[in-house]
Amino acid sequence: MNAIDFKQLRRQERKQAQYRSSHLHRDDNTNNTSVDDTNNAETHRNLDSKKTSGEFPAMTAIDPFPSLLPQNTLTEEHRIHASLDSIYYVRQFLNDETCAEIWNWLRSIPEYECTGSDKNGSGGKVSSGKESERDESRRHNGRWTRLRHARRKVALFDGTLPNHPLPPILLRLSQTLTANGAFSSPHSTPNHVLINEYQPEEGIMAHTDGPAYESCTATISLGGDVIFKISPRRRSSSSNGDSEKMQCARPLEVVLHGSGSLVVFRNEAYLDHCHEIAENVLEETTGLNGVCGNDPSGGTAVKRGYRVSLTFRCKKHA
Ligand SMILES: O=C(O)CCC(=O)C(=O)O
Ligand SMILES: [Fe+2]
Repeated sequence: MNAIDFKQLRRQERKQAQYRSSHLHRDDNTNNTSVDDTNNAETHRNLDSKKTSGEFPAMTAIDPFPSLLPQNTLTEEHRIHASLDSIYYVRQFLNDETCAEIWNWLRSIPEYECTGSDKNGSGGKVSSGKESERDESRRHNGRWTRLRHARRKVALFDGTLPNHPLPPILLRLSQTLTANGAFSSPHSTPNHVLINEYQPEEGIMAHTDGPAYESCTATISLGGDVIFKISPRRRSSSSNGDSEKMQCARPLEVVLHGSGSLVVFRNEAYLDHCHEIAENVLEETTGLNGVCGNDPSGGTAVKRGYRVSLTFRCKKHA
């Protein structure tokens, strides 16, 4: 079995949440609040999504956005020079105008509203079967969905679903990534976008993006800065079939700045490494537990704030 991929990540995060609630004493209500009840001021201050199921605004031309890369090209200069050679970082990939357009659009994404069938305490999770999973994806597609097990909110846009093309702004961003060389041959233009919304102390546990996608991921970051950690996967010596586990000893760190930055990881970094963003952290320092690839001074404090990331991938067609 491979190191956890996205589906397994959901399972792991659920377990971690159960562990937290059963082992940790909490004094504050915020941390005890069920994710579906989380409706705090921070959330309102940030993306106060419209609870409508309105259509996405139509755009006429689908041209790439201008990028701030010289000649609109990702080059060797953007490679994070460390032990890994398949990670690229651009601190300001999109201009302020494009970032503002994305923020506006994010506010227009409707919330997923539970239907009768998923108000049974299962968190909207359909019981079993491939068909049910597909139905569930369709229901959630293009809607903010609160993850019960991991607290953060996500909106998935799967352009491979029949009759669910990517909204124009995501198509433009996909084309921008391809035009700038983030997705080069043999990878095609991304057809799948996962938007993650993080409150300041939220993160994502170590995972790989899995074999359902071509081995290239590109993430645009908006809002607060975070430290993204990339650690090699390693075979464990266990004989019980759980053949892989993460090696977290010396992760490679990349500061993802929230000013429209771009991180791209491919090939070895995608296939043989896990990535994560720490949870329950308000301020972290680069270079203390690992090697920071884009902060040569090291030891820089990164304060956490509200953040939204847009992760683009090419889903393999079934
Ligand atoms: O928010 C991020 O930068 C990472 C998101 C991620 O790893 C994912 O969606 O698979
Ligand atoms: Fe990921």
